[in-house]
Amino acid sequence: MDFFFLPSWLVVVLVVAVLTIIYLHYSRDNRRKFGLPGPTPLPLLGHMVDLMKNGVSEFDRNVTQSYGKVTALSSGIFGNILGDIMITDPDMLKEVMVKQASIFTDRNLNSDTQMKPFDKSVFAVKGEEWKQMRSTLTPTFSSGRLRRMEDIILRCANTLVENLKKKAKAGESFDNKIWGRFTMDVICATAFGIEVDSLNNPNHPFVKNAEIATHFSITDPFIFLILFFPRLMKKMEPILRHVPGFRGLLGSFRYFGEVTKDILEKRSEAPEGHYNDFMQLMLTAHTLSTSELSDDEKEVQKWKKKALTTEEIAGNGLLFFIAGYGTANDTLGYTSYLLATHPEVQQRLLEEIDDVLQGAEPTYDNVSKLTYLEQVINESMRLYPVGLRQDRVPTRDTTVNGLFIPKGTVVIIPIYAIHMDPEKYPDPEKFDPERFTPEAKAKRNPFCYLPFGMGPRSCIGMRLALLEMKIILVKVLQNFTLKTCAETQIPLVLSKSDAMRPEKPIMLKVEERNM
Ligand code: HEM
Repeated sequence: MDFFFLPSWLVVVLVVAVLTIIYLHYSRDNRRKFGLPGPTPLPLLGHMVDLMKNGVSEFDRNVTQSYGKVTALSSGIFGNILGDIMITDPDMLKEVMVKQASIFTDRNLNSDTQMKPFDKSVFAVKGEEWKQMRSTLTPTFSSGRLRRMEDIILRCANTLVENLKKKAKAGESFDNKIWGRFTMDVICATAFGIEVDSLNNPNHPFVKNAEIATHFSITDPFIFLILFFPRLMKKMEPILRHVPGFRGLLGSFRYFGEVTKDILEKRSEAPEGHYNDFMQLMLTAHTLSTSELSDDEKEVQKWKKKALTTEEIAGNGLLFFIAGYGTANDTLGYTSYLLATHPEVQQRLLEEIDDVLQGAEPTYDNVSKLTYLEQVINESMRLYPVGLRQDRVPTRDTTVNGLFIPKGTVVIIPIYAIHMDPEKYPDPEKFDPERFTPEAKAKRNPFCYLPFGMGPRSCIGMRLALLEMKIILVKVLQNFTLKTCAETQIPLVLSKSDAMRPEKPIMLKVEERNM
């Protein structure tokens, strides 16, 4: 046979290569390791090809629907980037996210590989360090402190309304980025105390850098390298800074780090009580207390606190920006699309707003009385949960409802797949705010709805996000009717490469209401 004419060293190399591939394939097949069902992984690549082909949200949904509520995943030679186990069973999620939260403290992120100053933010840090930071930061987002921010949010909302009036008069359509101008103004003002007016100053360095820091796609080769080879990329950071493509992202992170430090230096000279933003609150966060806490927050408050360093404040400033700007922008984009394409829902919402507010400006207190608005936002976040997939990693071996989970296992919580479960949400693609009436909610396990996550590691900015989204939606509906236009893509198609983003910009129009 020809085979035997190969030089013997090459035969040895080939045999070793084949055996290594077989070994890697079997040793990284988590179905065997955990004794769980799951899709068959490809040698070396695990499920990565499937993920790239279908996008994260559809991949998770297909796996859950085909293999059940607890499945094994494999990322082949890419370690556990895709996760090891995926759980949609609500009772097991309660264990992981709440009951055993002090074991499942970590995310599948290595803070040593994160870019500065993000590596020192509450999203990136782990274990005890995260517990202390989360406990310190929690009171800064209390309802009392947010109430004091309602005027700032209303000012930003009024700027957007003035701009929409011009669009309405000119009969011009606009895309979903317009909501980002509002959420950017809100986060700049509430986090950094800076009034940016991004609609009228689109070239403001904050606006430019924010767009670079938050709008990237996993198929972008630079992002791909950062995601798959974080350690190498971190080591090469000083060189990458000068490479086109990387320069933008790294530069924008550096920009926010520097701006934050600059702000903090100036703050040391300001009189006490002069500022009412997160930057200022973080300076004294370790001394803040609050009485308005949810059960999860009370739990978190039992953990030790610590004064935050300048690096940590800079990291969290950047994080609040990244976590707060794009998420609320995208959610408002989807909600406005759903209202424009469901005029009967928009009409009912308008009637509620007119009835309850009687033309008054939206405030922290009066928007909380708009129950149908809450239902609409909840249903919009069920269909389009922008934080579509989260994870938890246990810091020691543990058992969850009989399943042994060793330390370091990456447990995936596929939020989108959970929200699309036809058992919990019949006809899941349909937009139906009636799914969130108090009666309907009472019949469902709370772990079947997770747009902000759950437990001590859930979204710290949830109250701020809901407040700003409610205020702007009320202001917009008090002034306009949201309409589709010739360029609106109906039905909306989600992108496969950009996680939980529309394939095409969401184009809409507004018509001024006859008051
Ligand atoms: C519609 C808007 C938003 C959505 C849908 C959203 C969603 C999420 C989700 C799903 C998580 C992960 C939770 C988990 O792992 O259980 C998260 C974490 C986080 N979010 Fe949000 N978020 C939003 C707005 C905001 C805003 C406005 C801020 C801050 C200004 C913020 C700050 C954070 C932070 C700091 C974390 C990390 C918490 C930790 O690891 O301890 N988010 N968010």
